This record gives sequence, C-alpha cells and structure tokens, in this order.
Amino acid sequence: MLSNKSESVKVLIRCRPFNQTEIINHSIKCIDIQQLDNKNRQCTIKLISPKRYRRRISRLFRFDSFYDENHPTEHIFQDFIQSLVSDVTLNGYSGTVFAYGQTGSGKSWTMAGCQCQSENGLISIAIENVFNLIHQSNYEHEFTIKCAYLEIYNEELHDLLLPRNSSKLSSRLELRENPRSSGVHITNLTWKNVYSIDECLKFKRFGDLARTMGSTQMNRDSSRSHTMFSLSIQYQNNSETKLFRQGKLNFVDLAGSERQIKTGASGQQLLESAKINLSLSALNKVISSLVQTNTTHIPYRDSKLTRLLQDSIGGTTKTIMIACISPSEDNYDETLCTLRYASRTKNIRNTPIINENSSYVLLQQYAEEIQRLRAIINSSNIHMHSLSRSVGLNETKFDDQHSLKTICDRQISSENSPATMAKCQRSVSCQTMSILTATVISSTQTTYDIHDKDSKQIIILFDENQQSYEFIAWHSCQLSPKSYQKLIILVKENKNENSWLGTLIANTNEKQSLIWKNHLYHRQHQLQLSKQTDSIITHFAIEETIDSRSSSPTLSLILYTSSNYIILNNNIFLSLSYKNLPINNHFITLKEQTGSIYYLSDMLYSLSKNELLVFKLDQNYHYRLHHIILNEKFSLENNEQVDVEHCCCCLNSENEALKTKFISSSHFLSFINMSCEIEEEQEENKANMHLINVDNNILCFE
Ligand SMILES: Nc1ncnc2c1ncn2[C@@H]1O[C@H](COP(=O)(O)OP(=O)(O)OP(=O)(O)O)[C@@H](O)[C@H]1O
Repeated sequence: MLSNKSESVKVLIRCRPFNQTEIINHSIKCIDIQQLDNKNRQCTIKLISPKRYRRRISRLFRFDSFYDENHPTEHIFQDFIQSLVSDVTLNGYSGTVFAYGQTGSGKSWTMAGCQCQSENGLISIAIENVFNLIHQSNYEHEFTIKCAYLEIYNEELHDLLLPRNSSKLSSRLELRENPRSSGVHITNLTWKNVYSIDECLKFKRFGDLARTMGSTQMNRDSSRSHTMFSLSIQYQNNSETKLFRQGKLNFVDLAGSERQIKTGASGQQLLESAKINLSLSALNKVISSLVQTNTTHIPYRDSKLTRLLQDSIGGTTKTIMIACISPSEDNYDETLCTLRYASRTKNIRNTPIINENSSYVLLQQYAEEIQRLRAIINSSNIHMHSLSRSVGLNETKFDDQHSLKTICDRQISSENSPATMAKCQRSVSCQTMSILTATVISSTQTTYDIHDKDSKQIIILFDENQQSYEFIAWHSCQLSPKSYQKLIILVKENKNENSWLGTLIANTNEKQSLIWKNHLYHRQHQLQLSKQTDSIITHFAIEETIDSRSSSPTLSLILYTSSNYIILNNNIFLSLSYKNLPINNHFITLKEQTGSIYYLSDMLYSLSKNELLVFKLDQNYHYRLHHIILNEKFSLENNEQVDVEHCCCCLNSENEALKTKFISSSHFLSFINMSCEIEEEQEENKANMHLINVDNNILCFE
C-alpha cells in the first residue's frame, strides 16, 4: 500500500429550482452567489435571513463549487467526479460521493437522476465512465467489476440486491471492524459481478425498487433510508510482478433531515424520521470531533451510518460531499444548518491511499504464512488428540474469516474428578487484536458458550450499542450462585490509544447463551491508563475487600498494574492504591544486575529451579516476554525475547464455588507455543502443580 498526502474533503453546493408550492407561494430566494472562480470553481455564497426575522443577517460561506438550476448533473460530474472515477478505476483509490441536505432538496435527483426529465444521475454517469475507461485501456490489464447496493433503514442494514422474495430479516447485514483497514467490513453483502454498463444499471434499478420510499408533505418520493451503491474495480496487470489494485467507489444518498411539523410525519414515518435525524446528528458529531484539534475520540460507533462512512470521513478515501439546498426563504433555517454542516466537513482531511499489492509479493507472504501455520497445526494436533480422549470436548467452531489463526484458550475444571484437567489450545489470530473464545465448564459441569447474536463464537466483543471492544482479559465470578452467573470481561475500546477500561458483564440463567451488556461505566468512568495510573493493567482478579464506608466485606474487581492496585467496587471507582497489601502477592519483581526490572506474572513463572518466563516493560509500556534462566549466582541470563502487547491472567480463586481457572493472553503470546496443558501431578506434594509446555521446555506453575 502506498500512502499519499492528506487532502481535504471536497464540498460542492447544489441548489435546486423552486418547486411548485414555492412558486405558487411566491417564495423569495435567500441564496446568492457572491464570487465564482471560473477556473477552479471555488465560490463564495451568501445566505440572507428572511424579512420575518427581526435582524436581517447575511452570511458568507466558501465552498469548492456551486451549482444551481442552470447546471445539469453532468456538469458536476465533469468538474469533480470524473477524476475521482478515474483514480478509483485505474489507480486503486477508494472514493466516496455523498449527498447531504434537508428532505426534498434534490439528493436523489443528483445521485439517481430523473427518468421523467431524462436527466442522468451521478451513479449512472459514473458507471458508464468506468466501463469507458476500461475499454480505453485496451484491456492491457485484467479488470473485475462488481457492484453492491445497501440501505440503512431504522438503524438496520439491508442488502438491496437480494431476490425480491427475501424478507427484511434475511436481507439484514452486519457491520464488523475490518482488521486490515481503518474501515468496516459488511458481512454477507451481495457483490454482483458485472460485465457491461447495462448489466450494472440493471442491478442499480433492481436495488432502487427495493429501497424504502415514502410520501411526505415535503417530498412525494422521499427516501426513508440512507443508501449506498458501491462499485469495486479490481485490476491486475499481466506483467511478471502481477501488480494488483482494487479501487472502490461509493455513492451515498442520505435520507433528508426532517422536521415533523413540515413533513406531517406520524406513526411509522415519525419513527423513521427520528432514526434518520439521530443518525444524521451522529454524523454531525463525528464531523465536529474530526475538525476539533483537541479531540482524541471520534464517535464513529454511535450509529450504523457513521461506522459505514468511517473510512470516508477522516480515513483513507477520496471524498466529495454534495450539500443540496432549497433556494427558498421558507427553508432558511434548514439551509443554514446544511451550509454550516458542509462548511465544517470541508475542514476534514483524509489521507487517500492506493490499495495495491503485487501478487508476487503476496505469494511469498502466503508461502511463509502456510509454513508457519503448518508448524502450529502439527503441534496442536497432538494435543487435540489427547484432549478429546481425556474429556471428550466438542470441537470449537470459528467464524470462517478467522478460522486459520484464531486464539482459543480452553479450560476445564471438574469438581467430581480427582484430577484437575485443563487443556489449552491456541492458534494465532489473523486479527490485530487479541481474541479469546471459550467454553467454560463450571464445577457442576454446566456448559456456557460465549456466542454473539448469530451464534458464532465471539471474535470481538460487542455491547448492546454495537460498540466493539478489544479483549484484554477475563474472569469468571459467581456473585449470586443461586440465580445467575456473571462473567466479567476486561475490555479496551478498539483503536483508541487512550482508551478506557471497563468490564462487560454477562448475566445468564443456567444453560442459556450469554448476552453481553455494557453494564459498567457506559464510557463515563474512563481509566486513562497513561494519564491517571501511568501504568498498564497486567492482570486482574475478583477478591473480597472491605468497603471503607460501610466496613462490610464486598466483592471487588481489582486491577493490578506494574506499580499499584486499582480497586473497583460495586461499579464505583473507589481507590487508587492499596499500599498495605504487598504487591509481591501477585508479582515478583526481579532486578537484573544491569538494573533492568522484570515483573513476574503469576501464570508464567517457573517452579522448576531456574527457569522463568517474565515480562519486562519497555519505555512504551509494551511488554516483552523473556525466557530467563537463573544461574547459580541467581543472576539472570536472558536467552529469549518475544514481543508481547499485554498479558493478563486470572488468579486461581480460593473460593470453593469458583473452581474454574482461565488463561488468557494476547495473540503475540500465542506464538511462543500454542499448546498448554494442565494436568494432575501424581506426587502428593505437587497436587496443585500444573504443567505448561512452552517450546518443548516444560515449565510449571501453581
Ligand atoms: N436539480 C434539480 N432540478 C430540477 N428539479 C429538482 C432538482 N433537484 C430536485 N428537484 C425536484 O425536487 C424534488 C425532490 O427531490 P429529491 O427527491 O431528489 O429530494 P431528496 O433530497 O432526495 O429528498 P428526500 O430526502 O426526502 O429523499 C424532485 O422530485 C424534483 O422535482
């Protein structure tokens, strides 16, 4: 992937002609072009407040271009969209054109055109242009063109290219983080291969018929959903390097912002309207956050629309916004709102990248990957075999996308059996984040599977607002044994350096699938690891502590950092440190002769006389795993170093009701070796000792 310079989102204004009602009412024009540079089309436009307002104000706005009723859509295409289409088709860029504006302002007219007046919309002109460019290239390259069409209706994504008889339910799509880019991935979206302009237009028309439309007082054919029509253009050249590029072009026709008083919406339409306005206000928030210099958190996850547009606003896509307005004074407030929105958007900077790869390089990468995975499979096969013989486990099924390299930590603990058995099988995640799927078998042998909504094993954790989190560690705790079990998971919001830590708590009745709830802080209590604690959470546990206010014992979530404790009690952030508890209960701090400090994790230390696995913090608070051999003089010889992003472990609880013990680690850890066994030791004095097999070095831990 080649990176280019950043560029701002281009913003064009399109003002429709007066409509019939406005003509009948002798509406007055409130918009005027002040300046227009004929060469680069930059313009200043003036918006004048209506006479009915006490103070008449003229406001000036600068944009990349302005089009009124004298300009057909073709002009917009020639001035701005054509070069974008060419960049996407021939150079592998991603491009997005989105139309924004109040209801009835001409968004669909601009994007889809109008058959009655035989005015083509941008989508059909662009489709034609893509195929013409390919023809002109004399087929030196091999092109594959696909199209997709979706809508967001009432905060749900629907595939518009599914057969007519499919129900709304079956056309529902899910958004997932795309691990390989800053954007999102839409699972199961239909991508149709297209070989001609007509075929592509046919799919476009097919989708048009499926999109949700309605009639309001403001617009007879009002879009009740946001739609996105996408073209994917892949090309591969035939030379030895087999250069491969993939461009994607999106046309987004947003539903219009509406006022109930003007549209006369009621019932279902009022509900639609509320959802439309909510998602547009989420988009507004994202735009505002992106242009504020001191904001680190961009609330992309507040709505489906903002997640869908994540890469187009503030990402790696070349983006053009077309803000549609009405010329009439009657719509002054809405027009002012749109122009402000558009003006803010103009300050957003994207960093477009060329999506390319040489097949030659790709093949080499694949070959190395296959070799590495073979080694993993060979080693884990042996363990899988012994695992199934001893406890008869069901095979864990992974999402196809992640099957090759998904971490699976698995632990079983049986009260009835004299032997405490635990087997842990891991493979490396192809995601950039740590993943853990698990089957927990409690002391009563009840099985809880952690599933997401589609009954797939969890890959990334989502809360009830569809916010996704990076998994850090987990812990099981039976707070109220009679009624339900809670699993508490420590998570980190994805992609945000200064992210907060919270827990997701899942309640379940026995035998029911767990439902994840962001029970804890709702993102209000943020533990800024770098600022507040100046440290990284290394592991955590649930322990009984004394509530300082009530003096009664209470269960607390205790987060351990390399330097102190953080106690979270009853979901309230209680105290920062607990100095009278020795830190060495959980960490052994080793100081090397050179002055280097090692923090010994409780899970990975060795009971064999002189071998240790320890974590060393570097200046960036990244952990490195060291395999250390203690020599006779108790100094340390560092003979192996493995990158570890974070490591979290749970303590083996003393509580009789909690005979489960979990192992978790980041995926970086998993490549030290994917197999981990915990078995009963024969000798009495080693009854609680477990074995961990790391790269053929047998280590032990308690
Ligand atoms: N550039 C234009 N030239 C002529 N008529 C136009 C133009 N733009 C819009 N109109 C008229 O305005 C009407 C409403 O336009 P359109 O349906 O495109 O609005 P919209 O912004 O997509 O509304 P909604 O958000 O409700 O879907 C059209 O039916 C057409 O009559």
